[in-house]
Parts: sequence; structure tokens; C-alpha cells
Amino acid sequence: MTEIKKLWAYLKNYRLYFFAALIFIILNVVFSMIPGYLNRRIIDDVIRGQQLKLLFSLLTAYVIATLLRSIAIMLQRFFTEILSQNLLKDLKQALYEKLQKLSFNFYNKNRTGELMSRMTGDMEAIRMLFADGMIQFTRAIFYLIFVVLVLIQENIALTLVSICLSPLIGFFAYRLGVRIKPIFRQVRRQYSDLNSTVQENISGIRIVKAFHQQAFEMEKFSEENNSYFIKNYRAAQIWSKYFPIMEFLGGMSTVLLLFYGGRLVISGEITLGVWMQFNSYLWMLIMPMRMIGPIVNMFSRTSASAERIFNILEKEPEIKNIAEPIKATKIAGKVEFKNVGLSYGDEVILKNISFLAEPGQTIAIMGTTGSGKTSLVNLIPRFYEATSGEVLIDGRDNRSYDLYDLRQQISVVMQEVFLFSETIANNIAYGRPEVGLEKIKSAAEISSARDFIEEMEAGFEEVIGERGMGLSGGQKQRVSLARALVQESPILIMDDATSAVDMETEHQIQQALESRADKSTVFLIAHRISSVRNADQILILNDGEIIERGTHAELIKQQGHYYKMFKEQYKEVMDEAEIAERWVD
Ligand SMILES: Nc1ncnc2c1ncn2[C@@H]1O[C@H](COP(=O)(O)OP(=O)(O)OP(=O)(O)O)[C@@H](O)[C@H]1O
Repeated sequence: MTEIKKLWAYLKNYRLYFFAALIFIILNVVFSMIPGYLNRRIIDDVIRGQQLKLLFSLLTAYVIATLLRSIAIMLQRFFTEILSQNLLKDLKQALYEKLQKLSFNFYNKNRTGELMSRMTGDMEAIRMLFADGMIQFTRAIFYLIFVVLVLIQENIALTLVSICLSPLIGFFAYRLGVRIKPIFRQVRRQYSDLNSTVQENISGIRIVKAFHQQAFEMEKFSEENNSYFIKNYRAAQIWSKYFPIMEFLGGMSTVLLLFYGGRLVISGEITLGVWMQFNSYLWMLIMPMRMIGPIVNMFSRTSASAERIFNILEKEPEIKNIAEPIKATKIAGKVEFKNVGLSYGDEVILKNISFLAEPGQTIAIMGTTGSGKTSLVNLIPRFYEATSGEVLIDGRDNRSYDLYDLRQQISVVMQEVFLFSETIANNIAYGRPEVGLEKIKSAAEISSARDFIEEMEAGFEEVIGERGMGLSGGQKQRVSLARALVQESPILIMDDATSAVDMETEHQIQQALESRADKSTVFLIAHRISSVRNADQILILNDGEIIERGTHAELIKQQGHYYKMFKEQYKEVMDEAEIAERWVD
């Protein structure tokens, strides 16, 4: 129920619709009750009382009541639809906004398909409650109240007989709710898993086909699908255990009414018309009892879904602004790490990292795979938070800056390229929609992408496929680099950004980067000596620690790890003697 209360808070802007819907649902109940009363008058006054002249006005009232009821039905649906659609819109907006704010770590733990199912299936369950559930629930309550109030005036005993089984039905409905809610939770979770399986399969379909794993994937899907079926089946089993009991008790109410009411008519305590009125109202008494089950069912489903949505909505991003962050509109680009350490849980990733990058300098980071290069650069824009030490930007702890401002000042070319299925121009201008084609072209020029883009049929207006399908690995990297360059940020991070580009093109890119008037501080993660040799400082990481540092020439002289890599990469073109003569004093 707490989830339903939280949803109520989201309705605050639409309470007018809510109350309008409520009024028309109640009017529908009232107009539905009028024919029962008219039946009684027709039987008692027109037929038995021989007052034929009343028939026309009673039938006119019948027609008007039916007409008004139809209008009330239309308007109740209209307002519940507006209400539920607006609620859905706001909830989706809030969830999407929260998803934009949550940190990298959240996405490491939650799968895309899982999150998608919250955005779709769970949202729909909530909409259903406010579209259909609200009508059913309100109608059930008001039928019960109004009918009991009317009938009690006619005959208290008969009314009590008619509703005497309600508490028992209510008890079973409650038991059903308690037992079915955890199953619905499992159903929702399984639905997410199923979604994730489909999403991952479609995203990775090329790998699936390349490895001939269609049968394996079918098997995996089949397991998830089966499990979804079983969980739904279990919910249906519980449902089918309780539902017949409630149906039976509802039926028994009819029997009791017919039996006791019939006797009252025979003994003359009530008129035939009153008994008919009871009879025509009977479904209005039984309906709410029968509806308790489906309503409980719907509430359980919705609260399981709402719980999953609020779980995310109430999550605080792990990385957020401090109380009074500094507004940083333009920074110079000085970056300093002071004794920085990083752990993911118990696993220590970086230890005691210290270095200084002056504005405009290039810092290259090399090291074996898994040595912590990406983790190190991820600390600069605060994708993750240092566990110890400080990351200073222009002399201030990067945590003291407004997060949005900070990230505005840093451009990142990630190791894994992601492009949107959009035009190339829009991909490059991502985050800076105001930049003109000239700037887009000059960024593409620096990243050596301009030529191949212009050779395409639609040039910069060419629409690329999902994740950049249709471009080669090296082309994707160059578009991704242009996207970072267009930002003209004082800090540029290039994580293996040119690994798929041939050495000649890479050389051109480096020269173009070097010759820019407004040079950024560049962090360059690379594996090739040719990529890093002009850097102002090269850091060699091993197992989360800097084990060597210096310029290319200094590191060659040290004859350590860097020198070993150098020899390895240049052995084809230079022999040991040549290397020693040219590079080592
Ligand atoms: N989000 C994460 N949660 C837990 N461990 C992580 C996470 N990201 C990276 N790691 C671990 O941290 C270590 C360093 O990873 P990182 O990606 O920084 O290495 P790298 O030097 O950039 O490697 P590569 O050259 O292969 O890209 C690895 O052992 C990796 O398994």
C-alpha cells in the first residue's frame, strides 16, 4: 500500500481529473440504481396498483436514467484515461530523468532489458490500475454503500441476509492478496530477465551467428520463457484456488436472498416490487464481493510494479554534487593526482597514483591490459570516485565542482565506441547542437574523418546504423574522436581512441591535434610506442601502480618496461645495436 500512497503523490497535478472521474463513477452507480427502483414502481404501482397513467412517466424516467448513465460511463472513462495517461507520462519522465543521473556503477549492476521492462511493462501495470482498477474499485465500494443504504430502508433483515457472506469473501480476498503478491513480484522480475535475454540476443546477434550459437540462444530463451510461464502459472494456481471459493460464496448470497426474500413476499412483509428491487440490486451487492478478488489482484500487480519503479526513483546517484559546488565555466586544464587510490568493492585497482599535467600537456598512459588505465582516467570526470587521495583540476578537488560543469570541460573518447543511429553530422555535434557545419567539418578534419565522410553519398548527412553499423572500426573511432573535438574542451581523454586506425592516419591525427591553436590537456591511453612518443609525460602502469614515468627519451634511457615494449615493437625495423646507438646513450 505504501507504493500506492507514493503514486498518489504523483497525482497531485491531476487531482481535478481524479475527482471528476470519481464523480462520474459515482453518478454511473446512481443512474444504474434508478432502473431497479422504477421496476419496483412498475410492478407495485402500475401493474398491481392498476395506475396505468404512471407508466409513461416511469418509462420516460427509465430512458433518461439510461441515457445519463451512458454519459456518465463515457465521462468516467474519459477522465480515468486522461488521469492514467498523465500519470504514466510523468512517471516515465521522472524515471528517465533519474536514469540520466544515476552513476556508471548503477549501470554496471543493472541490465538494459531489465531497465527497459520497468519503463514499459511496469508502467503499463500502473496505468491499468488508474484506468480500469479505479473504476472497478470505486464502483464496487459505492454500489455496496448505496445499495445497502437503500435496501436497509426497505427491510433490514433481508439486507443483512444479502450481505452476511461478504466478510467471508473479504477474508478470502485478503488471503489471496497476501499469497499472490510475492508471486507477482517474481513474475515481474522474470519478465525483466526475459526482456534482458531478448535485448542482449538482438544486440549481439552478429556474435551469435558468427559462433553458430542460435541453438544455444534458443535454449537460453526457452528456459527464461518457461520460467516466466511457470511463475504466471503459479499465480494462476493460487488465483484458481481462491476464486471459486469467492464465486461460490457470491452464489450462496443469491440463494439466501431468493430463499429469505421469497418467504417475506409470501408472508406479505414486503411487496413483490420490493423483492424485485432487491433482486435487481443483488448483482450490485455480489459484484463488489466478486470484484474484491480481481481488484486485490490488480493492486498486488500494481504495487509489485510500483515497487520496482520507486526502487529506481528513490535511488540516490552515487556520484553527485556537494552542498555548494563551484560553478566552473572555463578551466585552464591543469590536472593533478595526489596519492590517488581506487577500489571496486574489496578489489584494489589503483594505488598511490600521483602526477601533474600542466595545461596543454599530453600525458600518455601505457600498461598491460587490466593494469588500471581506464580506471585512472575515469576519475577525472568523476565517472567513479577516488577511494583515497585527491584529483585536482586547476588546483581544486574535482568533487568541489558542479558535476555538470566539470563534465562540460572534459571530452572523452571511450574505448568502446558508441554512435547513435543518426546523421554523422548530428553524431559529431552531439552535446553541442548549436555548432555549425564548419566546426563539425573542422573537427572531422583533425580526426582524419572528413575525407571518408565526404566520399559517402550523403556526406555529413549520411544516416548511420545502430551503434554505427555500416562504418568500419577505424571510421567509427574517427567519428567518435571528432565528436569529442567539437566540444573544444580544455581536457581531452582518449582511451585507446585510435587503436583501430592505421599508423599513418594515426600520425596525421596526432599532428593535427598538436597543431591546434587552443591545445587541450590530453590524456592518451595507447599501446603503440608511435602513439605516445611525443607525449610530455608517459606513465607506465602495472597492477594499479605507476612503475615508470618520463618522456620517451628518458624512458628509453631507463631501459625498463617501456624500453622492452619499444624493442618489441621496433625489432622488425631495427636491430639491438641500432636501437642502442640511436636511443640509448
Ligand atoms: N566497474 C568495475 N567494477 C569492478 N571492477 C572493475 C570495473 N571496471 C574495471 N574493473 C577492474 O579493474 C581493473 C582495471 O581495469 P581497467 O579497465 O582500468 O584496465 P585497463 O588498463 O584500462 O585495461 P585495458 O587495457 O584492457 O582496457 C581490471 O582488473 C578490471 O577487471
